[in-house]
Amino acid sequence: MLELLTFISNSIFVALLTIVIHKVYVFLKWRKSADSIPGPPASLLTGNILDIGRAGGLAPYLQYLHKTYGPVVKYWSTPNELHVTINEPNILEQLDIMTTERPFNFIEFLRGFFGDKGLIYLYDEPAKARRLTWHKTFAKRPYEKIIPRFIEIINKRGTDWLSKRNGEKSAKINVQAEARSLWNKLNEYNVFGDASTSDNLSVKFEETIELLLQIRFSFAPVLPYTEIWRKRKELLDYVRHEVQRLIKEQLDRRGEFLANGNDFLSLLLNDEELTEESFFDEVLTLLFVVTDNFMGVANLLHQLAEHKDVQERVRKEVQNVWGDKFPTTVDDLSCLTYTRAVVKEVLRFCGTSNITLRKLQREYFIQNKYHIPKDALIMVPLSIIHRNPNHWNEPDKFNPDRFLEESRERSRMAFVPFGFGARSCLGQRYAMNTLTLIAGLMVKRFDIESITRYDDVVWKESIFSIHASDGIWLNFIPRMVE
Ligand code: HEM
Repeated sequence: MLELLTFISNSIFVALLTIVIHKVYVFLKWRKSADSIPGPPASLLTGNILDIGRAGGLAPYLQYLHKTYGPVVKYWSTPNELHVTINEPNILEQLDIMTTERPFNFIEFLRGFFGDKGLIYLYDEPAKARRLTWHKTFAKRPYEKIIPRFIEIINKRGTDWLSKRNGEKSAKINVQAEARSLWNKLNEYNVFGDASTSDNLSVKFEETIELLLQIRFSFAPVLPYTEIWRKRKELLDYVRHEVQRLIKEQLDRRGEFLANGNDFLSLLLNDEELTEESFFDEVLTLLFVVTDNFMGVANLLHQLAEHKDVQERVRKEVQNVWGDKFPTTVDDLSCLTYTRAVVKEVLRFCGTSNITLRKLQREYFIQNKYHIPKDALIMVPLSIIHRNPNHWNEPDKFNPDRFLEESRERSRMAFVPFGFGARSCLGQRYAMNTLTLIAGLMVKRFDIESITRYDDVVWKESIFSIHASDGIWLNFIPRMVE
């Protein structure tokens, strides 16, 4: 018994020592080659991870770094992981950023929850091939096929809001909460169609990611049978079980539904290149990539409410193009030039996704000043780039007209709400169309007034974006008697 205990404690000691030696080795090696890049002091044990916590999260920390150290700044996310954050589009372009990959460990904390057969965990050639499958799938189901059902879902939501008026003229709504459930409902229809539904899946899905993130940043191991262990198990079991159930239902209906099924899952199931295991991971991937970007809807309605002149211009455009009808084609959405400029300005101004990460394939010497070593992780702070004064006039002003006027001069890395290059967002068109549709339908039906002032919002960091701590409250006043 004693021998066994000694063996175990020796093994633990050797394992810990190896980890420490490795960390120190990599830290020293990288510290030398990253000497030319400015950045804050870092602890040998924890890098700058505690500083990130103290700053209130990664987004405010990155903001502080750029303000203090300039456009290219290094920090250590763990002692052996050199991150270089760059908020200057022209420098990013010099790193051939369009062809770079996301690092392997970007969302490593979700492995197991997702499995590793989905697009998010594929790299290089396999990722290219899978992205092609997704493109083919989207192409087979043109957006117009889902427009009628989306209009129904969005309009029903408006009717639900009005039913909460209690005899008042207007409905007072927390659009942050409502946007989340509306966006989830639309995405569930997009993935599963009408054939199957799940009341709680999106909510539980988000809760799961939040918990896994919390575990990741707490550094403490999750001990068996503790509260957090139980919670994690319960959430993971629920999500996996629900997704499996929905896929099985679809598989059972094969033939009956697939011929005219417009949902993403039916189309994927028709794709002979994918195995059954991959369906599961692709469906989880689809649910994952839309998590948290519901803030696009909340921010859009908020900015329309804050800028009544903008709201009026959108309403006029919608009236001119749609008249008294509802849109039926993608053209009905894409010719709303001003409304689309408003959507873009919301994505720039409010930063729905804060960051993305890339890994360099080789070392770079930039402006004879910065030596960025091979394998450095490049942090691309999307929402900070969107307010870079070298690329945007009056960046802190909400001004949709900039997207009608300036576009030709802008660097292609200056506006990247959907990421860029080899790993850019595959739902970009879907998201732009859906946000345009929501804006059009809402201003057609309501006068929207702001209760929560944008300048007074206290933001808190969420999964990949920021949320308003106390929600975003708006008044919806019907334009006709309802
Ligand atoms: C306002 C809404 C959305 C925003 C702001 C957004 C933004 C992003 C961003 C920033 C990335 C990372 C890109 C990079 O690393 O360069 C991404 C990835 C991705 N997005 Fe979106 N997204 C949105 C909606 C959607 C929707 C609705 C879908 C699917 C229908 C989708 C599908 C994807 C996929 C599949 C990826 C991963 C691509 C890959 O790994 O190759 N997104 N998105």
